[in-house]
Amino acid sequence: MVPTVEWKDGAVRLLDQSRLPMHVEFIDCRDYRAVAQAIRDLKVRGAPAIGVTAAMGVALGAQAVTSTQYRDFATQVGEICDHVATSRPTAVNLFWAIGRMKQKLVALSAKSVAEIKAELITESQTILEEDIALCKAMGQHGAALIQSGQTVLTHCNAGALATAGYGTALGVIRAAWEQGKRIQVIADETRPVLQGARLTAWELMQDRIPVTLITDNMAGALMRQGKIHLCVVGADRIAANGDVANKIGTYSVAVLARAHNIPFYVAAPYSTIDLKTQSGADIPIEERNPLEVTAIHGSHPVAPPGVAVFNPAFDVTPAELITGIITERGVFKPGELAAHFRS
Ligand SMILES: CSC[C@@H](O)[C@@H](O)C(=O)COP(=O)(O)O
Repeated sequence: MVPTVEWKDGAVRLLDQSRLPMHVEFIDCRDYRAVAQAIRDLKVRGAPAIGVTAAMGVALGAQAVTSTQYRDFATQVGEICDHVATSRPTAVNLFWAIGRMKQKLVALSAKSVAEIKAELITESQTILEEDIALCKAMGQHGAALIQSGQTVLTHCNAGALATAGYGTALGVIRAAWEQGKRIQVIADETRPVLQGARLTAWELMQDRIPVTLITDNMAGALMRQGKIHLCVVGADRIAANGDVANKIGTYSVAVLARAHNIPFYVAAPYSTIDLKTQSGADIPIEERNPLEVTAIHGSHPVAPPGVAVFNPAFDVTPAELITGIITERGVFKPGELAAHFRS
């Protein structure tokens, strides 16, 4: 797979996911505002990838600060952090990564500004490398839940494209495949922005993992016919009680899975677990441009001009519908998470 995000020649290089699968193109962000805009415009998306990109955006912004006095420098980097934090509201990895960069800034206060600038780049790279390692660990724990011959349904894209590499939900699928299990994947197309059709289908085909694309409203019929054995999805934020915010439509999949007695798993790293948020009701849900619903790719209208639109980008799946949460530390019941991740 091509890298989703990388530090390249003093710029943050992003695979432009808004152009996939028709065009494999990269954009080089040379200032932090461009990084924040790329996150806002879904050029990079998926909770862990947003976090890694945000950390790199902060490091990039810090390089352009001219002050050599720590106090001035830190104030300006703080403003950069605040700006990047406005890019999207739901994925907690964004705030987690920015918080980690801020902590680094404080920890380095005795060093010269030139040294701090270099170390902020290193910290963002560490976050990236850790993210890949977390995904691979999750993959090992999750793969044990999948048996050869099974068909797994996934929603949205929680793959290498949504992380620094390997993926969360698709990391589980990828690990099972790498272990030689003969599995099939059903990818929900995931309206309105079609991350399943455009990204998951493309990503799995790149790795030659068998994938079949369906529209979102077909999942129930397939479950009733016994054609789906397990569901695994990613997460944008997991509250302390185990409620999970993920791409709109995830809740519907969980309800259908429960109705058909099919296990429903969520795969996510510790950076997605937000113990400060008590329940799903407290998770901010992003509302996006109505054009995402009224037109395909913003340019092919599918609804009458002026129609009222509601476009929440995420929904909350209550803990009681979730069979287990696959993390880098193992698989837990939603209610067990807080005890295992309170640091
Ligand atoms: C490993 S990514 C998990 C989630 O971030 C993913 O399922 C999702 O909801 C992405 O939404 P997006 O709006 O594309 O950023």
